[in-house]
Amino acid sequence: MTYKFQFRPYRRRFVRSLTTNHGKWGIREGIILRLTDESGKVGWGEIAPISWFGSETVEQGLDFCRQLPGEITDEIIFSIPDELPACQFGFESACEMGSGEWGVGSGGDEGDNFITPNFSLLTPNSLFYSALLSAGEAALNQWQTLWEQGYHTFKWKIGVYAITDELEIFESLIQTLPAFTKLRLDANCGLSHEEANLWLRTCDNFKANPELPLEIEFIEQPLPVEQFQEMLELSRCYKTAIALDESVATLGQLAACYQQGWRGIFVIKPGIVGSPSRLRKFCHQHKIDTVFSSVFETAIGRLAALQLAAELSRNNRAIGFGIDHFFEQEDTWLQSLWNDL
Ligand SMILES: O=C(O)CCC(=O)C1=CC=C[C@@H](O)[C@@H]1C(=O)O
Ligand SMILES: [Mg+2]
Repeated sequence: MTYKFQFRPYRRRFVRSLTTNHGKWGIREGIILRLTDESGKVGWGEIAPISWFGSETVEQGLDFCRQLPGEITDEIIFSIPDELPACQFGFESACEMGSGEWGVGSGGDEGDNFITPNFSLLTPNSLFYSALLSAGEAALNQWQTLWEQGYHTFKWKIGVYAITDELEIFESLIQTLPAFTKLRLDANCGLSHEEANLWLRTCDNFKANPELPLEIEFIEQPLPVEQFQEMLELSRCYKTAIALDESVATLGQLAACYQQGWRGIFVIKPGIVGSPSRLRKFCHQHKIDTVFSSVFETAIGRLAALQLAAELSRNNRAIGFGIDHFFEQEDTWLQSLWNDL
């Protein structure tokens, strides 16, 4: 198949910047792709890298797009190198969307200048969402509104402030969160081995207390990527689950951690993991325990990611896409990128 290829870079400021152990993130940059096939069907895709997680940079994605001809083929798309996982995701999902494989999204004709993602088809009962709580004590004032919006799973960033302060806030959080809430703790590689043991011991002690019917679902990426063996060892010492995120950011890393014995939770960020078709193959073959997670992409990338989450989520784990409060309404903004068409 041959496609007419067009792309537009974008920059979007978060409504509220995100602070993690990696630092402060205030602006999401990425690239929107538009593929028009020979029958005029339009497919949209998005390249939304997170280079500090191990994907390519936005600049590398732009360089790749710029060196492509105005007409590209399936062969070009399915031979995008593994060093460009966000490009693999963006181009492949644009093909899938344009071919109408998902039964949602654009798949429209040439005149269909813009996709109006129909998320409802993807999220009736099959998926539910986790909401992200800011690092530090701000979380204590955020969860209530989100709970009232229907979120019952929350992810709180740790490894940002002093552990003594975060443990104190944690105690307040678990005392106030409603029963049967699920709480995830995401350290973004930011704990020392000693701190990881302290957090896991604290969570295990909490789990042993039947008075508090709240579930600590997992601690995400407690240690740096280089300390895989230590995390594998920790996963065998505590009841509280550990989820790998930065360690399994790309398909190559995912396969390597599995091959080295990881059978815990895998956080999958479709936007940066790489080829959707190869991800499907891996997940179907190995039946891994997955949590799907956003890369703070636009509605275009999110639709493609939710499609994969709907297909590949296991164990009823909420997906980390509850971030609408991060961005203003985006339909008109996204459309404005293509006003020159
Ligand atoms: O997974 C979620 O619940 C929301 C997305 C999220 O937490 C992240 C998205 C992108 C980069 C990171 O800062 C962060 C993460 O570490 O998972
Ligand atoms: Mg994470």
